[in-house]
Amino acid sequence: MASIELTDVSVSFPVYSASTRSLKNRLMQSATGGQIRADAGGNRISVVEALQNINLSLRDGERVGLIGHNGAGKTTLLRVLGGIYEPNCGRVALQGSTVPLFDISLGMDQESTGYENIMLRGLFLGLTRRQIRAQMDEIAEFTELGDFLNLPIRTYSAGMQMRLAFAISTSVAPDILLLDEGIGTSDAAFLQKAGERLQRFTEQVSIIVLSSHDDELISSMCEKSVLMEHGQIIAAGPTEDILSEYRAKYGLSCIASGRSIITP
Ligand SMILES: Nc1ncnc2c1ncn2[C@@H]1O[C@H](COP(=O)(O)OP(=O)(O)OP(=O)(O)O)[C@@H](O)[C@H]1O
Repeated sequence: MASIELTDVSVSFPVYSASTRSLKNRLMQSATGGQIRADAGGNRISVVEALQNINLSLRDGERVGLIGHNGAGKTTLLRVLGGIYEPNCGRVALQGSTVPLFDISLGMDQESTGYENIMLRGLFLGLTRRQIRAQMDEIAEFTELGDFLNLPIRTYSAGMQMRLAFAISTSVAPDILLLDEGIGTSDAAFLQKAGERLQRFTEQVSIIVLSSHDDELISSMCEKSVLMEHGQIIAAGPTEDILSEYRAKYGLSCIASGRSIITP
């Protein structure tokens, strides 16, 4: 049984070199990003409130979309769910194994070979050595990297590293899958192949959280969505209702440029 329970979760980032001048001008409010406030001590420190009092409860079988303007907090929320960020306050309770399909190269070592990195990244994702060994040949074949897998990955291009990281991350289906629509650079043939693999992979997952600016993608994958604004969840409900609310508020669809490997 997979589940996600976030209670009053907040994440803020102190920014030490920021000028406080603009903060004094309360008339200037930005349309994007989290809330910026001055440090309580009156120092030359600004604090970006990326998430504020987030409450979210997801159960088996749910696929939820994160919708919101640039800097609304979607990626930060995914990183909290993936254990990459610790919240400053609040409680995160997750049940089940989790795979983040973003920050996809975390846990990989530039000096180690492709094969060694399959083991490293696999362990980072919580797989056992036995699971990784059982998947090794299939992962290697999927990457189409051939003899490069015996070389340190610092010799790979960005796209080659992405192929390797993607193949490892999608080798064993987790209970909870965290997805950001744009996960890297790849050539067209690999995008197609990756899309098909991802399709099969997502069918086996219990809970999916997807952050995207693509209405069509969110509609096709997620029956439920939340609308984020300046670090807060301001609405939650059926995806079509949330998209309508977003369009009514911002006047446009939330489609952004860039090609996604996740095909609706
Ligand atoms: N490492 C960091 N240091 C300082 N501020 C950060 C950091 N990461 C994120 N932020 C801030 O947190 C807020 C939320 O950012 P986040 O990346 O979560 O937004 P997003 O909704 O994913 O945006 P986008 O749609 O543009 O990808 C933004 O105001 C951003 O400036």
